[in-house]
Amino acid sequence: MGEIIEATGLSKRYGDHQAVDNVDLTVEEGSFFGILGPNGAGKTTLLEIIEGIRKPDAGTARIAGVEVWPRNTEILTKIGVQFQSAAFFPKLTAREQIRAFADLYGAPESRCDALLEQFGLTQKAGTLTEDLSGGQSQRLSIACALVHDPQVVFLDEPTAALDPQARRNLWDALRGINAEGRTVVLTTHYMDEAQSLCDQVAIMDHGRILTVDSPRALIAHINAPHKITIDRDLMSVPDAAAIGGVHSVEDTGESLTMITDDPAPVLTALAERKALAGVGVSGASLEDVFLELTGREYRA
Ligand SMILES: Nc1ncnc2c1ncn2[C@@H]1O[C@H](COP(=O)(O)OP(=O)(O)OP(=O)(O)O)[C@@H](O)[C@H]1O
Repeated sequence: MGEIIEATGLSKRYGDHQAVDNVDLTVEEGSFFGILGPNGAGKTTLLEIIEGIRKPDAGTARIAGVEVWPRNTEILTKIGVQFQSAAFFPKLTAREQIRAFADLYGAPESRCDALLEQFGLTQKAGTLTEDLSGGQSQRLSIACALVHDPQVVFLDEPTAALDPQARRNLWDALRGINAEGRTVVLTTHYMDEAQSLCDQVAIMDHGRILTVDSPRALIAHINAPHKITIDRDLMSVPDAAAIGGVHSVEDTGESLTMITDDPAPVLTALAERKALAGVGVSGASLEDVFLELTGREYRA
């Protein structure tokens, strides 16, 4: 498998604002690729340039070897695009919506029914799209983006504004799309989403890509310590601080958190003192990676 997307030197300015700043990006065919960054980082603009729907000021992007700008209809059959706000035709049911998309692409009706089934919408096929829940609407818009069986699927913040259960359901559906062999490129401002779904994550801030790697490698490369948390009443702060390998102790009033580079001996010491009630151990996360890269806390 080679590179399905190759972008070099992409830039886009709106007035004084450099929305995308000299971005190079490659995406491996079949991967689940995330562009992660806070609101306003430039994710949507970058995605639209790569999709070939927004003209960059500079740089080039290719999908499957084909340059995306000037607009190239050859690419339309290869890509599926789901926009941030689902754009449905008014007054149509879910089934009529997807059939309208299928007609545009010359896809068979059987494909529509299969997609409604795949996205858990068979029961909702006769419902007007304005009466669908947020999660159902998002799933329908992704199903519509897949109607012509594209090789690459672009999703712009697909889980924004969904409740936690609907987000998890959508994650499963997105994993399914990728498992079918499609390349998925997704923008998100949710760290946990990028960490859970993506093979590769590009962290974007102020129009620039700061780093690209697997979530595991990004986390492994920073030296963030582990945090071990126990119930507050099990131990005094000085006793916790005296355990070998503990750098510092945080007292929240309900729990004690010990900061350490090496959790195993600390856990052993806690076990010996029968002080493991409520224990939780957490390592570094993508939030720590963002902090290390930018020097500031992540605020989506
Ligand atoms: N058409 C436009 N004209 C002027 N400024 C724009 C335009 N589109 C986006 N911007 C600005 O460019 C910056 C990047 O916007 P963009 O939507 O690409 O970021 P984003 O990371 O996708 O953020 P969000 O998650 O909020 O969509 C923002 O400051 C935004 O206000």
